[in-house]
Amino acid sequence: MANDSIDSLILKLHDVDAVKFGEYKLKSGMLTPIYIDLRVLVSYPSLMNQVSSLIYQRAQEEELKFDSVCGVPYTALPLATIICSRNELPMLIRRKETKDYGTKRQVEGKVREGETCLIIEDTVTSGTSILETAEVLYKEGLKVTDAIVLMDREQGGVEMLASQGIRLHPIISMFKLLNVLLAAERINDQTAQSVRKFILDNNTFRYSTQCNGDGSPVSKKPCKEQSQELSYGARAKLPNVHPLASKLLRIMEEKQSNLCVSADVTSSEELLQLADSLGPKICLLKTHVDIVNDYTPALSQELKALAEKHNFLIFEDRKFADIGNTVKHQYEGGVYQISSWSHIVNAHVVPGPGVLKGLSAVGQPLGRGCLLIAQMSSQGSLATGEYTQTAVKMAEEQSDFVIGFICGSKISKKPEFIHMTPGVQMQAGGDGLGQQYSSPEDVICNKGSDVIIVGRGVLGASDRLEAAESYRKSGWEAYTKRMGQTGQ
Ligand SMILES: O=c1ccn([C@@H]2O[C@H](COP(=O)(O)O)[C@@H](O)[C@H]2O)c(=O)[nH]1
Repeated sequence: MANDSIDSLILKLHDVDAVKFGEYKLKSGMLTPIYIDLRVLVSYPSLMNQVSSLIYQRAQEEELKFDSVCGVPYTALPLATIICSRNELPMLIRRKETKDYGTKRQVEGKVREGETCLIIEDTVTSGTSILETAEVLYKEGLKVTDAIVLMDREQGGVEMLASQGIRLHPIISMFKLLNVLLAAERINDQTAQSVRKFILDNNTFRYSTQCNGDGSPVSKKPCKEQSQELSYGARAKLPNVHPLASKLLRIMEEKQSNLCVSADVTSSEELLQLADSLGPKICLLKTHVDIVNDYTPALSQELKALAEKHNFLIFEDRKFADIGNTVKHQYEGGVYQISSWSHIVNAHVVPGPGVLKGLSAVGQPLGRGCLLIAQMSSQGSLATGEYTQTAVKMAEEQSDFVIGFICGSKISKKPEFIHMTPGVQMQAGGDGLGQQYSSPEDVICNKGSDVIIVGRGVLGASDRLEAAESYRKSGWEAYTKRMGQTGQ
């Protein structure tokens, strides 16, 4: 699907007032600073045609197999009608209200039990409208495996539906929409930032998995009802937890620290000094070994010794992103021989599962673990929506090597996986080069992540030890608050 056709569609949607900024109420009652009103589409036939074509094109690109199409009432009904009429596909209509006379059917059209129906939707927030439609179709003996949505607000719909066995394929994501409107100067930076913050802070799936677990959005307030959630220590003992994840969770519990310091310094001496002085405060030391000017193998050996001395793990933030055969060499050999000293590495999912096969061939026999980069903290990151969901799926498929994620918030329900979030400082904001910061409280307590990754928040302080202690304390207090306990 060409990017420029999506960009031009976004601008047209803005032109016809289908994208509104202000204060609006969602179906759930949640107040939102952005409202997507695609009901207006019916008044713009060429836009209707363009949207219908994009939806059908998406189904073809994904090579979806289905026997019929059903639009979620009401906005997606005419879209489904155009798609079915143009492509001669059988359509089904889901009634919102059941008739109390005649056939009393909830689904109109020829239903053939066992067939697969593709759901079409205009906008998704939590995914509940699609799920409600799917449930009506299931009752008729139909299968629903996939749904296509024009606009994904990126508030947990993809993840919620995935947890119910439905793959959601969004055409436009909220972050993409904001980037296009910002680039076209339709909105200013402040509006874009405040909407982004709202979206990140109001993920309905995350809160529902943390609190009442019934799929409904719940209050952001950390609550006692979260008691279903396991402590770090309890997660360390789970039968299927990776031994390295178990070790890290135990360290976190013992040291009362969910702080990973990102030691982005350029001299060996400074790196070793940091590791030694901050060691007692951290569960994990993150390195970018390729920025060290005077690297020698002695550095990694000394780092390993400090990791043992202070009981932390080392995470080389190498972000592997090549084919399996190449990453194998990059991980094992070259100047840095990363696999020989770094307990944890990370990888992008963009090359597909081969990247993990290559890395695990080297790392697994050594007891190493890998984090998948499912989301990034940088502004305009493309790692959102379906990309993130694919990362979760890849992790589940290779959980003998993957121990968790680099992400902005909790993205998997599986307690065996550890969620680690970079872009953390005491004050929310940015660095002028695309980095976006959230506070430890927000990341751990509201977004449900497990580990805060802090670089310049500590490195830029006049007293780094004091700063590390203050991040450790904030991260731990946020965790205890999330667990429904009183701060320690
Ligand atoms: O999405 C990502 C992935 C990795 N990083 C890394 O984390 C640190 C953050 O440093 P700060 O000084 O706290 O901004 C840095 O090493 C990045 O390479 C990230 O920021 N975002």
